[in-house]
Amino acid sequence: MKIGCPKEIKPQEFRVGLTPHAAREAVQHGHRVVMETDAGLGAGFTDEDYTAAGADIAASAAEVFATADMIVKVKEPQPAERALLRAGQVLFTYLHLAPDPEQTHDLLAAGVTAIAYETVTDARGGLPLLAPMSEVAGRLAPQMGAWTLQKANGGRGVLMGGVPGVRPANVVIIGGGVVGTAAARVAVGMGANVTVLDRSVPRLSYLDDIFQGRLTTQYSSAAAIAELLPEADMVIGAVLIPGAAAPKLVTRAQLALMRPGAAIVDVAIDQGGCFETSHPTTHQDPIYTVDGILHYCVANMPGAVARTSTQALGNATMPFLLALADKGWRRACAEDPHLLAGLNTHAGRLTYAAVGAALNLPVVDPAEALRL
Ligand SMILES: NC(=O)C1=CN([C@@H]2O[C@H](COP(=O)(O)OP(=O)(O)OC[C@H]3O[C@@H](n4cnc5c(N)ncnc54)[C@H](O)[C@@H]3O)[C@@H](O)[C@H]2O)C=CC1
Ligand SMILES: CC(=O)C(=O)O
Ligand SMILES: [Mg+2]
Repeated sequence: MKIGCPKEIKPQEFRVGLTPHAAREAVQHGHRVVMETDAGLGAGFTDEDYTAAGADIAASAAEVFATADMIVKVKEPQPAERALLRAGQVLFTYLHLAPDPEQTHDLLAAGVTAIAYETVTDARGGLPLLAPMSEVAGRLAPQMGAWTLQKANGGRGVLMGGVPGVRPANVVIIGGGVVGTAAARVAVGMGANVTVLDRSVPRLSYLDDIFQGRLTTQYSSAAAIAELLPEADMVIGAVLIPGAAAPKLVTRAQLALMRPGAAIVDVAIDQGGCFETSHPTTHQDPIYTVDGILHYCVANMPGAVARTSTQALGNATMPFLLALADKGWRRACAEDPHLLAGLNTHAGRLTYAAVGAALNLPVVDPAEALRL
């Protein structure tokens, strides 16, 4: 199979879909790998690193898309990339379709077989291709929130850890999954006073256990959130219902409960965000203010630490990538229900129920799509 990897074109996205290690592995499995020139530079990988691994270098994205059987990326295809996709081609990347009707329309119109990293599952109920980037985004969230809280950025001017004699910042984390746990670890490490809310009691027990009294857990309800907002300096949105649009847990009216200059970091923005007032921002212009509350809503936070993120993502995608290349997508998905869970579109049909529900579109069972 010919595997193609273009350079990412989303603003300030410096990750790349294939590491030289992954390229070498694919070549050793008998596949051809074509990298767009300079695709890896943002993550510190040169064209020479890829040619040493046995890959070919293409001069343009158009050449990569035109000749590859499978396109491997990081971010959802941008409009210019969507125009280059075609039926019979496999696209393996993050998609986040539920909040994105235009992209969904374009993937269906192209007829491409699109497998979303964020909905591939594992035997323990986890999301193995989302988890590494959630680890990164979670660790970044308090760091970005702390920066947002600085006076020069419009924030309340509160230091995360306080100082002797002055209270630390109050950080509220909604969602205690991979992002929430990683965010808690860093926020606790910075000395903040941290509360984590989740709907899963077992998850709260786990957090209670591992943090040994260094944070507070609370069952997530509208009332619990409303009670915590007036005291919060920072609220981190980290909920997920896999594949679905994020539930809106804080309304615009509730911003009035918060302290002026407090910071919202909505990590769940890639699924539409869990604050009514969230909309996606970029690393170039990450913050905006609504009713005196600062919002940081960057949908590709891990791109800020592209080298770490590319390596972590590459480790996680490699076995799935090799299965898709070695067996072809149909057999790979037929033999692995966890990979099949990643299938979001095929031959003009939507195959992921939560996306269909969010966008009010008909859905074909993925097992049925294998026969199309
Ligand atoms: N902005 C960015 O750059 C990035 C965003 N993400 C996003 O972060 C979000 C979280 O991802 P993960 O932590 O990996 O998911 P996860 O599945 O590990 O955790 C989500 C948690 O939310 C909880 N939850 C669901 N509904 C809730 C509610 N109403 N109140 C409180 N908790 C609730 C679940 O019980 C679960 O523990 C996803 O939308 C993911 O796509 C992940 C990586 C990068
Ligand atoms: C998960 C995701 O959307 C990202 O890493 O950008
Ligand atoms: Mg994202």
